[in-house]
Amino acid sequence: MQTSPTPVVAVRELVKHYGAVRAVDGVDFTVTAGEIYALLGLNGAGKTTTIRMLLSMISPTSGSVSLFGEPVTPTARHLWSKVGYLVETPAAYPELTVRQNIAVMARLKRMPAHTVDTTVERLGLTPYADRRSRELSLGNQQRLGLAKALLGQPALLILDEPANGLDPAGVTEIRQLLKDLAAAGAAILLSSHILAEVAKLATRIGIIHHGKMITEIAASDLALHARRRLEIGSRDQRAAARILAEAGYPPQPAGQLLALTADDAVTSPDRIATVLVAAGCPPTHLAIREDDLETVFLRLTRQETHP
Ligand SMILES: Nc1ncnc2c1ncn2[C@@H]1O[C@H](COP(=O)(O)OP(=O)(O)OP(=O)(O)O)[C@@H](O)[C@H]1O
Repeated sequence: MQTSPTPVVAVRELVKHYGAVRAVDGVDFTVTAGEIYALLGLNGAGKTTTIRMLLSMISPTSGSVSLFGEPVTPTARHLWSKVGYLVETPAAYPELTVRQNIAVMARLKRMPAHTVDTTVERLGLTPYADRRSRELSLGNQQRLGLAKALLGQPALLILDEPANGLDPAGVTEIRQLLKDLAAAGAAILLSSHILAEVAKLATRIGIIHHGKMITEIAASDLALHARRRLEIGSRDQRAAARILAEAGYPPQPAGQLLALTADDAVTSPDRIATVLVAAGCPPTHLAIREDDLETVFLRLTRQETHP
């Protein structure tokens, strides 16, 4: 029998309360090597608090976190040599240049000096290498933060909102970089509130809402959660609605249009067109639409709020 590998991250019934605020309220998930796991949630959902507990920056009210099969405790310092992280606004020495900042981190991580230049280049920071970090744009500060997190090829990367401040080209570049690292075997845990970005990057998504994990989805299954509908327009919408209802397809209003969500309407729009034509009310618009990812996310979180 094959045994499954020990998860790189294992979070069990994690809770953090601040007085009456249930910032994290019983969260479970695991991340294995080679995975890009995204904690996806609206502002205030509990993502940063979860990440801070993972990194032992704050202690949980209850529950546990293990990294590489070992419990995270304030004294388990040896764990951090295998972890690169970036949480909230990246901190840098403001008077040091980009290269000097990376060199300081390289020395702390006992990395050979040549890794500094490779890292500067890898993160697209070569044109800014000799600028003081306080002069950097938000996007380049983020690149510097990522550069420091990536130094030493950590087996686990924990990144809170890694796309913060990056322009679209930067987002694409960093996405590829993270995918390459995961393909090389790193485990990556990140947080984001941008569903479209997460859909392009993550292999698995944990949706967190009001401190709870609502659902976990393989990124490849996101599309399965999108609902399809047939949109219908005609010169007389009221007549069209009546004809469709009489034919057993009661429509819903969709702005200026009517919408049908029944499976056979979506798979056979020609049947609906025939019904309308036969009743003397031919369609002027007939199109199949799919929920966008934001709609899917909002539906999943709303279900949790109003079951
Ligand atoms: N130190 C604290 N004291 C009191 N409440 C806190 C503290 N830190 C976080 N919270 C609250 O806990 C909840 C979760 O916050 P958290 O920062 O984890 O959310 P988030 O999902 O990371 O949101 P964002 O995307 O805005 O960063 C929020 O209601 C927040 O106000």
